[in-house]
Amino acid sequence: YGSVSTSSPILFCSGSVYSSIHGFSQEEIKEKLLAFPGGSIDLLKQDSGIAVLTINNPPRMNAFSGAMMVDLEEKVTQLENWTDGKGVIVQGAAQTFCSGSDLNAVRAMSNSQDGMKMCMFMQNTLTRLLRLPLISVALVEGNALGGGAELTTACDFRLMASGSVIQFVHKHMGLVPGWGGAARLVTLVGSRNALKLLGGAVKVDSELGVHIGLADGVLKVDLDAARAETGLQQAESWLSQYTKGPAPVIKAVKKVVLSGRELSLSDALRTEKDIFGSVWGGPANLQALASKSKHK
Ligand SMILES: CCC(=O)SCCNC(=O)CCNC(=O)[C@H](O)C(C)(C)COP(=O)(O)OP(=O)(O)OC[C@H]1O[C@@H](n2cnc3c(N)ncnc32)[C@H](O)[C@@H]1OP(=O)(O)O
Repeated sequence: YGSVSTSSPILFCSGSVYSSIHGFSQEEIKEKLLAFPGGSIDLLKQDSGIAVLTINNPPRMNAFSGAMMVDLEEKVTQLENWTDGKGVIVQGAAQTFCSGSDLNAVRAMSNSQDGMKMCMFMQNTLTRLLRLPLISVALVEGNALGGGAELTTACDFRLMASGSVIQFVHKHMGLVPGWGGAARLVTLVGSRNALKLLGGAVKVDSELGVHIGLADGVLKVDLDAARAETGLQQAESWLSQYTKGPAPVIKAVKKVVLSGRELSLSDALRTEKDIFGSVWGGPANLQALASKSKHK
């Protein structure tokens, strides 16, 4: 019960896209990124099985310094190894989400070799984030711009506060997404909507986000401040609808959906069979059978 021997090691063993076989050295780019300090990525693993990952660099509207990129990779590794985990909420500190790459680091790394390596590093990390065996939610308050917008697409779901904006501002910067955000956006909203959002650098508010299927919900505003739940509390209660139950079963749910999303049908079917085998006859299954449960 738990360890899954699947026929698709790419999803569950090494979720990365680039490795030494692509001439990519993770350690080499890490060293370069660490030359750009500032901010942090904070991880709080809770007894509920829901972790909170906070992008924390408020003086720069939570822009990603190089050190934060390295920190994110380390926190994703910790989440990959979290046996009791079921879900993760990604939020920004101080009521705003993330304003993308730290433009000071971008200016200093403007040769295209380093830019490409940074992009490969972030693609690896964000792909691993999306492939975690945890149900993930981006809690968007304030602005999610550029790489911040890309980060929201590396979660299974997005919840938006009213007044918040997701904007792929890349075109205004003479860029396109490079952290995997374009590929994921197409999967989420379809190629026509993706073309509109990228080509027009459209400001997606919560209403438009829900309309095109980018956002999965809008946080409530309670005018009675004493009773009002914070965005994080609302996101935790929204996510808990899907994380009730034992961790191995929730992880298995995420894995079957992930394989269906990413693999060919025949590979996905084989993987689903392996994952099924990992929960069949497990404690939750035996307990449910013994209790003759009715699903009324
Ligand atoms: C992967 C590709 C990318 O991600 S490229 C980066 C894309 N992002 C951007 O271009 C964001 C640029 N920033 C903005 O548009 C505005 O700062 C936003 C986020 C809308 C906030 O506006 P506003 O509320 O008026 O605050 P502000 O501009 O005074 O900013 C406060 C301090 O934060 C800084 N800041 C903001 N974003 C970044 C960033 N991406 N990199 C580095 N610093 C950033 C501002 O420069 C400002 O700093 P300071 O107070 O002037 O020292």
